[in-house]
Amino acid sequence: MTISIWRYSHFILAFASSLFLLIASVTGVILAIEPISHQAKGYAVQDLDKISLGTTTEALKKNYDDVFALEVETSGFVKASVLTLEMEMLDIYIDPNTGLELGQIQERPFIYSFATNLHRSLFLKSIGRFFVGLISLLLLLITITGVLLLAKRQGGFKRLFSKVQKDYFELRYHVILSRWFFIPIVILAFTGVYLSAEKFELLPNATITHKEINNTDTTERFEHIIDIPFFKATTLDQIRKVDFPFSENPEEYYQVALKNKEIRVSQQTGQIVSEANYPFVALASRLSWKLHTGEGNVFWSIVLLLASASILFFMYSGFAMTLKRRKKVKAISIMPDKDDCEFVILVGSETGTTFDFARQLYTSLNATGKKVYMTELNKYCTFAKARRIIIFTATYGEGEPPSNARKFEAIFSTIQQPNKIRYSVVGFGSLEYPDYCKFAIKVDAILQIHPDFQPLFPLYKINNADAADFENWVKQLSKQIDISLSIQQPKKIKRQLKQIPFEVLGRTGLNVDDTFLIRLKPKKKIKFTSGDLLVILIKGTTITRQYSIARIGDEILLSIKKHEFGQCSSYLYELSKGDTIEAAVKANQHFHFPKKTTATVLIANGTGIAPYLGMIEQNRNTTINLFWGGRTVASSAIYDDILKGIISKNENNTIHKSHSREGSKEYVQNLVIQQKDSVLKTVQEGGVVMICGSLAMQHDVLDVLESLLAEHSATSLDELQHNGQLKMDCY
Ligand SMILES: Cc1cc2nc3c(=O)[nH]c(=O)nc-3n(C[C@H](O)[C@H](O)[C@H](O)COP(=O)(O)O)c2cc1C
Repeated sequence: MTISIWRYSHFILAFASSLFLLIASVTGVILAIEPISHQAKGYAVQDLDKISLGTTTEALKKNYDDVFALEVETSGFVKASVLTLEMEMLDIYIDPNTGLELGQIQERPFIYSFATNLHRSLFLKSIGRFFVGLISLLLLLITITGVLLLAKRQGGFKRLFSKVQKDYFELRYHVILSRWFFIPIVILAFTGVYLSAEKFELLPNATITHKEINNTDTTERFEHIIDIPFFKATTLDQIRKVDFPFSENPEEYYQVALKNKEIRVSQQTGQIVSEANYPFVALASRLSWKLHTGEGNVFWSIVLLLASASILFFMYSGFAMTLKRRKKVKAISIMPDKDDCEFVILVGSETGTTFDFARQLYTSLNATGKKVYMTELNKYCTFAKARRIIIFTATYGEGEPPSNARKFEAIFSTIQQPNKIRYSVVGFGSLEYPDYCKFAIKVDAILQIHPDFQPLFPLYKINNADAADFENWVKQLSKQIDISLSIQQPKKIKRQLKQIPFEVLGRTGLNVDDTFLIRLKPKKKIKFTSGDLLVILIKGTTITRQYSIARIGDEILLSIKKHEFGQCSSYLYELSKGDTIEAAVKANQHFHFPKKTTATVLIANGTGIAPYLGMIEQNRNTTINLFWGGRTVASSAIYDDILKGIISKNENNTIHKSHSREGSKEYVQNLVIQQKDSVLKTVQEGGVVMICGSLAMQHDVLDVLESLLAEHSATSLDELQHNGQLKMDCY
């Protein structure tokens, strides 16, 4: 919730100020070049702290007919306004030891004066200045909200500079660059606000008042300036500017602006006539100016240049990220408030098919003007105005809910809807499984016994995502709710997988759990890696089964549980060395081993270990902690030799096994609790957790992970999944 508030504020501020910010950043980049090119002229004097004001003044007087002013720039250049012996008025850079000219002061290049005007006031005078001040303030707020988001993402302020999660280019570099540039940008924005406030006289008065100093009358007179004690003792590094007296009138004095105060020195007696300390506001203004412009400091100018350029990148990447996020949650982002909707659609889906159907219903209800809210079953909560709830859910494993529905049963009993609800449950399943639509049946049963829930009509089951079945249900619903609904079928883009022949290289016998391994070699050249799926179609039937692949060398290793009446597993078990089968490889990118990761936690139960056998073999330089749960010690016998071989190739790898029917009778999630330190370390360092096996195991492991993260880490389970640090392949 808070993260979305910060993200929303960050976006709105950035959006509102984008055009002005764009101008300010581009001109900022140009203006940051000016101090760098200025410094490159090479007039900087090195030992200003060793040259006295007297020496320079004396040298100037010797070389020129008259001297009006002397200025020491923050760049270390010494500047003088003089009247030459040829009666020419000149503004020149000088060598302070000799008073000789080093170079003339050039007129400011047009590009810089143009950029300054645009940067300061957009050529709109006071109104423009006001906008620029406002944009600086917005930039400050954008940076602050950005830092808060950054801290949230990285898991706290202390972890701001910890490893950045791998993500797409714009997001990754938005995070990386913001860590480096948020301090310079805060300084730029803050000083921008300060300088604008100064221009609009919003700061306390900074005029200085001189205090007369009562000097004892002295008869001492100085012929040479160099002899005046103040001129002798003051070195150029303390000077900002000296205005020389107009005439030799004893009432005229040297007006000397030092770093922290201003003084007047009598040209006759050399005494300090008066002095004035600069008020804090004036000192702060000077510092703001230096920090904002980089004047006199090449290093800081380069930092400012990069910071201004980074703002341009943040604008691009920020908008690209927003567009991406919007695309992802398109259906959700246009949804009304949950408490405003009469219709609520709750979805339980693992691979997205059920969501596709739910979206069709959402769109058609919406088209009739109804307010509809759609969310996952796990997010079940109170809906203030809901009167109809439609539940679409798939089933997996042995009647298990999909991951995004695993909490529904527990949440449902804790929530009381304000209104009586008419509901309909639609089960999405497959008749190929013995527990056809079992989870939907369970959900329907839970709702049936609730006094506030009345069915619109009995549970409806849809086999193999059959579109005609779905249309039938929509017709029934239309009748019941008395609204004419029309469904637009999305165009099906079904890619036919290419079957190729595979040679059987070997097969083990059954172990104690009726599990066996089979090794296959493709007879044609194909691309595959561990975690991909091998789709097997039994000849003469429409039955297909998918098995997770372990790639070992050029071979495919499958771990298969032989079901008593399982046609596919029986078919594979009957194969012998030298046989050929037809199958297709289905890429399963979301379950590939991460390309770059420091450490990985692999969690599996039963035959779910298969892809990991290949992943460990293929990634010998990554630290891998494998957690595997089986029934008995003998359950892992068929994997032991392979595991021994691959584990011995990387001494950083560890294997933890649990046995649910022997010894301490533990499950794989117990291992995760026992090894919580290494699991949390992996997560905190940006490593990846992978889960493969049964859905029941996945749910138990997710529960454990969720509470471990809540207790010990600032990253939530959702963030882990969003960051790509949690990969699952369970059914
Ligand atoms: C590994 C696996 C296990 C499944 N188990 C069942 C099951 O036990 N009962 C059932 O009715 N359907 C089962 N199905 C079918 C799915 O529920 C069905 O394909 C559903 O449409 C998938 O919806 P989803 O894409 O929204 O997750 C299973 C599918 C797979 C791939």
